[in-house]
Amino acid sequence: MAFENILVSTQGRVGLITLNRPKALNALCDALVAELGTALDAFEADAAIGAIVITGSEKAFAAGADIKEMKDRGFIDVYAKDFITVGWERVAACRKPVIAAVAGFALGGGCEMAMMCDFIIAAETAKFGQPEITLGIIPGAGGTQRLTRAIGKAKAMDLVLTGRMMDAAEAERAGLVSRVVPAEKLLEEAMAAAEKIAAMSLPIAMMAKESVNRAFESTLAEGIRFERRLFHASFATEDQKEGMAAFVDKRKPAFKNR
Ligand SMILES: CC(C)=CC(=O)SCCNC(=O)CCNC(=O)[C@H](O)C(C)(C)COP(=O)(O)OP(=O)(O)OC[C@H]1O[C@@H](n2cnc3c(N)ncnc32)[C@H](O)[C@@H]1OP(=O)(O)O
Repeated sequence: MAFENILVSTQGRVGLITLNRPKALNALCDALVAELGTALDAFEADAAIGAIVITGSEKAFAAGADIKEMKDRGFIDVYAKDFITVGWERVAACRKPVIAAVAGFALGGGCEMAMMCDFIIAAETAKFGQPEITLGIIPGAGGTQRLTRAIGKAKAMDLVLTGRMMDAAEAERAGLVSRVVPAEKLLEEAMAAAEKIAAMSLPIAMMAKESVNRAFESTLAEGIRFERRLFHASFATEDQKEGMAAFVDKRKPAFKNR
């Protein structure tokens, strides 16, 4: 499949999507977001893919939604077409595990897109922020919600109200990113993490992802009940038998994704 704004490849059981609008610091124009959705659809449909990595360039994961494209839009344009919901939420709706590998700027929609992934691995060069307030808008792709859940009210308010950027070390301390690695190791680390996940049972990884995500949408009691149902369901899979048999036999499991 040929795309204009992204590069798509596979390495073993990992699907890799590289945002590729270098002149615009990977600003997320409508075409890019649509291509990203198409690529994710293809990876979700491909039984050989067990995990996905989304990355950008050395300079930018993504500098946000495309300001030049949206600057003349009015209320009716964005409301009637449900700007942001349509297309963007595809990343959050992905059922397979998705890792964001972030170097350079991850601002506005770029930060929001990274947060739609399951976790973020950041290069030391990464800079995160929600500068929408400086443009006369508020975050619209989940920034006020996902960022607040990730790093708490105080720091989320600081970033959203001042529009300032936070570097990788601060983002790790705040809990936004799972780990920080040297820039030259970013893709290697993200691909290695994705390969590790892809070697697990896919349905079980999907259940684990669904269950962790439920923590953001339910009370503790509801979340625990949800987890318990999926935990019980995992015993209905062949992979549970294989995983436990492999442990007892002191060998590596050969999961069949069933
Ligand atoms: C999701 C929703 C609803 C909203 C949003 O995401 S709003 C956008 C939030 N993001 C921002 O406000 C960041 C905007 N960009 C910047 O502040 C700067 O570009 C920078 C700090 C990230 C980098 O500054 P630097 O001086 O290194 O580079 P520039 O010369 O400013 O940029 C290079 C090139 O890229 C174009 N660019 C950058 N960001 C965007 C963007 N978000 N949309 C469209 N185009 C963008 C920039 O205009 C320049 O291109 P030209 O030289 O051709 O103008």
